[in-house]
Amino acid sequence: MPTETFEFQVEARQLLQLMIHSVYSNKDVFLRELVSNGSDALDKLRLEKLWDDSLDADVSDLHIEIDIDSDARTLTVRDNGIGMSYEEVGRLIGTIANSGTASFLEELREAKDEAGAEGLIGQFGVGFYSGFMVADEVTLVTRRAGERQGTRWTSRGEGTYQLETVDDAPQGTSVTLHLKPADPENQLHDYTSPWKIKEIIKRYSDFITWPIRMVPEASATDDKSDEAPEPETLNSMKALWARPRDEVSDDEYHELYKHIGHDWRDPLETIRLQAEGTFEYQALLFLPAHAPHDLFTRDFKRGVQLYVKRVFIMDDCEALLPPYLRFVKGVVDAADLSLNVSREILQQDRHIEMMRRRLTKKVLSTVKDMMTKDQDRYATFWREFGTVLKEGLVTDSENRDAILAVASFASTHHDTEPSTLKQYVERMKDGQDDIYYLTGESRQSIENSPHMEAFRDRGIEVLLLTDAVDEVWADAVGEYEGKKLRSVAKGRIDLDNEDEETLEGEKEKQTEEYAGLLGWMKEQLDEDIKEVRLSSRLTVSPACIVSDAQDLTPALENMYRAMGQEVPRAKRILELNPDHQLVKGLNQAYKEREDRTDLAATAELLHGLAVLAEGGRPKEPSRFVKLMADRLERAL
Ligand SMILES: Nc1ncnc2c1ncn2[C@@H]1O[C@H](COP(=O)(O)OP(=O)(O)OP(=O)(O)O)[C@@H](O)[C@H]1O
Repeated sequence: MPTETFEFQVEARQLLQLMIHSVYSNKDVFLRELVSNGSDALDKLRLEKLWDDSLDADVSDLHIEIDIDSDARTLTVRDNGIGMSYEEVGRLIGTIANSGTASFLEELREAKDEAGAEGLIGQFGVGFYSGFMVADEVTLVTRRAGERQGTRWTSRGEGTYQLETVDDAPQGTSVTLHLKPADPENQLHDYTSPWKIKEIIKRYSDFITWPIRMVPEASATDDKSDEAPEPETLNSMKALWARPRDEVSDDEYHELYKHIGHDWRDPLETIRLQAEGTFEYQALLFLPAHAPHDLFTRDFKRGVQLYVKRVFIMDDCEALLPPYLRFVKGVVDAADLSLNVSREILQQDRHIEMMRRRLTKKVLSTVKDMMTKDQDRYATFWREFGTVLKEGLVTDSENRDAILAVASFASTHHDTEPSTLKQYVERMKDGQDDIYYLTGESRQSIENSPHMEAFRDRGIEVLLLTDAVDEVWADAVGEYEGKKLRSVAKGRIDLDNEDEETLEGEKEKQTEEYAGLLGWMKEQLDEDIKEVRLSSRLTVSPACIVSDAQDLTPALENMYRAMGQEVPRAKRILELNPDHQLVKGLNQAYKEREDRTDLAATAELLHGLAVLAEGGRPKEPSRFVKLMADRLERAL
């Protein structure tokens, strides 16, 4: 096949530009990325051979090799792992298969400082491309295990790459970097220097479980004999989770996290767990410091890596943690599982189930510790992962209390600082029995909602919940320490418990006074409203819409519909503020007039205004606008 030239996908080209012009100051990490890819390729080959013994591949000496040629100024990282087919090279190396890339690039452009840009880059698989930080040309030669023909990929990173088939490629992949001239001022070191390479491997890749060897350059040794110089193994290959805690530095843990978490940044927290007894395992888990972009996409890969006695078995082992902890990264090494264990078997295994429960509790107790010992770190954690953790309130009743204990919410108590439920309860006023909350799109829209008026007036704290999952969990959880969780937009709200008798009398009088209007309005709005009543939650607005305590709110109805479930549209309740001039005037007019055609339009408008005030839209917007314009015209 002749050499073919291809264009990089647009996003890939943009990322390459970033690499070439290097937004990332620490260029040494390119080697970590290439070694990390090599290590993954060795893991994959070992597993494939385990599943299919007939695969024509040599697995007797799996390793990574680094070759330096200082005359040619090249550095080659070679592995004898799984390799790639011609088609795979084009697909995996020429494109960026990440759904969030467009939004990522957008954010990257907006990132103000270099640290921000570095952090963002870390979330995307730009691993292989990082070679272009130190090289002006990269050549990759690869042959997939079991195939005869290999592929050569070459690029200068400038928009196009070349692909050609090669006949004599060894199994696995070699990546040759044609190094840029060293420029120590810009942290571009001389990567033909063996000690520099040794230092980088020691720092970033020591724990890699495969040998990383370097063959000394012939010119660099005094050995004048014809024998090939002995390769030196640069890494200790010790599994960090199997080493005593006090022998491992935080930096070493962090490097392991970066390798398995595909993140360039340090984790927020490292969690170790050792279980002995009938089913032994060691776990080393990490809480990342930032939520990945695709955390809420359907194909987000969740789960930690599973090893059996130091041998890598699978990535993304979803059986080990519940879905609401899908952001946790790490390694679990179990002593008593078969090397052939499959995902299906793991899902049903009793020991794995016990392990999952223990790991879940450990993660939650770590968050609790963070909350008591380091508020700032806890705040970062909750900001990044609170939304996903709240899913657990709905799906994991066993750990509901533990999740509630570490949850915090925006509240009217403070403009910026969130509150835990415990703190809310401690601040509750005398006589207040319930925990109040309101859901909505943003803090601002909730605070401006008419439902909040009476609460604001009386200084009663309300939790302001803005995540889609909030309505669901609040409904499912129902109460906290015997206090009901109540939406201020649902059911009857009666906040007046002082002077009860006088108030009761006053209310009765008002109800009598408005009885005719309420009944008549209910008839007028019958299609959408099941009751019209007087409100005790309004002080400024004329009207608001509320739901019955047991009804679904419109947001939940929409959510269920989006998930394809049939839900009938629930009729809602219109509440009127009997102290508002508009409502008083309407009542007066109702009583005085025989012909109420005009009043019917006012009733409709009042309903439309209440819908708008809660962020909804009137049923027939054009009719609403016409009626409104008509009224305004008359008021001129
Ligand atoms: N040495 C290799 N052997 C076999 N396949 C490789 C090798 N290097 C890269 N690949 C393939 O190319 C893909 C893209 O590699 P790249 O380094 O760009 O991203 P990644 O490894 O998926 O993500 P990250 O760099 O964040 O770990 C890999 O997922 C892998 O399938």
